Amino acid sequence: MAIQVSNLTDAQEKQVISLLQGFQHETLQKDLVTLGAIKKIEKGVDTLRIELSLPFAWNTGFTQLQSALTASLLQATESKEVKWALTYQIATLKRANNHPAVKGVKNIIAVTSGKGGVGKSTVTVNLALALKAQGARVGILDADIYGPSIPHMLGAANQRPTSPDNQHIVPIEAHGLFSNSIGYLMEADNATIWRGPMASSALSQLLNETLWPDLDYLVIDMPPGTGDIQLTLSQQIPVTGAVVVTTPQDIALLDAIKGITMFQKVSVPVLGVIENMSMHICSQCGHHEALFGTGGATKLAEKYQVKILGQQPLHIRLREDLDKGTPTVVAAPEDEITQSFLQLAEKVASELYWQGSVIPGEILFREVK
Ligand SMILES: Nc1ncnc2c1ncn2[C@@H]1O[C@H](COP(=O)(O)OP(=O)(O)OP(=O)(O)O)[C@@H](O)[C@H]1O
Repeated sequence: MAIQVSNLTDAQEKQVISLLQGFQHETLQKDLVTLGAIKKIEKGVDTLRIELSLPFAWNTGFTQLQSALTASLLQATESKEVKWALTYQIATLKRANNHPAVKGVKNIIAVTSGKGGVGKSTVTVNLALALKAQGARVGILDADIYGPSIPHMLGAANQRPTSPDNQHIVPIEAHGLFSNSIGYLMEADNATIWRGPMASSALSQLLNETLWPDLDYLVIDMPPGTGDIQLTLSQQIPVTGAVVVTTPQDIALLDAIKGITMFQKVSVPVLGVIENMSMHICSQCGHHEALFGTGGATKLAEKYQVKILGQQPLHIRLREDLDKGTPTVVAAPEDEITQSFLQLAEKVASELYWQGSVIPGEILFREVK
């Protein structure tokens, strides 16, 4: 769609477009003009109004755009103020194996790990909250039937979902995320006795019978490992893209490779790898130290041609905040840990878009700024 331009001279229009086109950002594989993100440029007496619409969550990018260009735009158009507006029209992307969509859900991101204990749930919760902070509507499904820890991490362990018709489940809302988990429905100890077919049918029920409100992204905390259950689930769930969480140790990296290979086998696109506990940040002095070594994830990414989506720090605060039920991304929005999750979220959302193919249709506009 052409950009609507009003009240600018030809020279001014050219200059404004060239400034917008020149803005570079890690998340932009095409410039904003070519992407079709610029909708309107309008000159008032003293103001310049610029309207954008993005197909992926991009609040941080939008802030950076404003600080990078405002001064030059004012000069180019002899204005006193730039009024920026961003709406989202988050794209629905093609699902693995052409599965039908889950009602209300545009895109599913499966968070997986080759082995347990690498911090998959920690990353899932903070990533989901960071996607929300980036401007998206987000849900979280705890599919880790062996250790459903999401309710606890969201501070919602005592809540129980309701069912309006004895068939569907209303998700629990916590910190603005809509969540469901086996953990809400039964005591955690019982979950460990769940076996293959029972577990996967319970999960597809949980996924399909939850009354999800309109969501841009549903983030799923998958069970760890690469066994039969994980394989069956990856085949069953209408995933848009999977991310593999690993730590820098060789052994975790080997398991991450198994995870990547498993998804490739069942034709689920792997968006990339997230290296958790990448760098230890000392809570006393802020010193950064690579406790578990460096470079492993980079080598893995090169060898298997997947991207590194983020490198998340090892910090005691991440664990403490989750234990209190207030994840760091909401407890400390300005902290460097939160900044690293915001960066991760922006990368995941944009990679999902660039690596995927858009399913036209479902168009929803929302004013966010
Ligand atoms: N980056 C980190 N910094 C500090 N603590 C962390 C970090 N990542 C995870 N932890 C802590 O490590 C423990 C294990 O993390 P978590 O439960 O997220 O792992 P997991 O991979 O989901 O485990 P499983 O899938 O086996 O249940 C938790 O106590 C969590 O708070």
